[in-house]
Amino acid sequence: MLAQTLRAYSTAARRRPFQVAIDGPAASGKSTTAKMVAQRLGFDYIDTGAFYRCVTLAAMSKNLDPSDPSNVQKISDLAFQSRIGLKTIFADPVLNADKTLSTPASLPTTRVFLDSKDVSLEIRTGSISKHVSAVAAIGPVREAVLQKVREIGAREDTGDNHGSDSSSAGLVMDGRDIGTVVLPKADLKVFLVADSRVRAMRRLEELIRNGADPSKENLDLDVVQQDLERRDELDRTRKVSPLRKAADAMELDTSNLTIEGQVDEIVKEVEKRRGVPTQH
Ligand SMILES: Nc1ncnc2c1ncn2[C@@H]1O[C@H](COP(=O)(O)OP(=O)(O)O)[C@@H](O)[C@H]1O
Ligand SMILES: Nc1ccn([C@@H]2O[C@H](COP(=O)(O)OP(=O)(O)O)[C@@H](O)[C@H]2O)c(=O)n1
Repeated sequence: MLAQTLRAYSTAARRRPFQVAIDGPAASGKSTTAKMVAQRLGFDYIDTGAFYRCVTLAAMSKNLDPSDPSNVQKISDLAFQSRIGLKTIFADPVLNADKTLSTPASLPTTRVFLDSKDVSLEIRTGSISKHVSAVAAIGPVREAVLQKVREIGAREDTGDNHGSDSSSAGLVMDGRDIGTVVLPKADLKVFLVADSRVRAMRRLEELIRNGADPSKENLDLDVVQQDLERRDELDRTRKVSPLRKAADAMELDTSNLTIEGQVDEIVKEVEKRRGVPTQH
């Protein structure tokens, strides 16, 4: 009996942080949802798409066209050499009048660094979006990103980015192959989808919010929708780690949901699986 109890305690002590894997097509709401879920639960957050976007920026800065097979080796080398860092700034909990704490509604922001330079906005521009799927289809580039993401993930296991020294209770990671390749044993896998016109409208609004000028750039709803659909097709049909829903993933269509609504669904599911109700 005592041995059994001790074994149960030591298993609990060794339990790794709760892992949430979020995958889905472009602009389905992955990163917004993932960040908010992480903020609500006090988990860490890793945006894997940012890594592929950084490698694409590094390649474009050296005029390496990813569709030219003679550049594959150079782009792969760049992927291994580039130092990529993420910093997510979570808002502090709100202190209510009755002295209870609730989670702020504001969206956390993620800064992305490529070789120490803040490239957070640069990696979201149209020219990077246009080439990123070709870069992400290169096998060694995926190996390099996987290595970096796993290193960061292992670090997050021993110290969170919510401003305390204690280790974080969990990790939310989003991308295309998180549930299938990166975290195949994730405790919760979510596959987000949304109508492609809705996704295009949301992405266009986001680009304008970030300073894009549709009257100067070739940017309208049809152009954005075509870009998302073209990228999804490339991501779904590539040989290495294609975009697909893991067999054990829960699918969530965000077309008619609010951001709060989709976050609530996932937080509820995490609480159910952890058996630990969290504060709201
Ligand atoms: N349910 C929703 N309602 C309205 N806008 C949303 C919703 N979910 C996400 N968005 C917005 O859609 C855009 C794309 O979302 P994002 O999280 O960047 O998607 P992804 O990471 O899948 O590319 C963002 O501007 C985000 O704020
Ligand atoms: N885990 C991942 C994440 C992104 N990617 C690639 O990186 C691209 C950009 O990802 P992203 O998440 O930043 O893109 P959006 O959905 O935000 O537009 C995707 O279109 C994929 O080609 C991938 O292949 N695997």
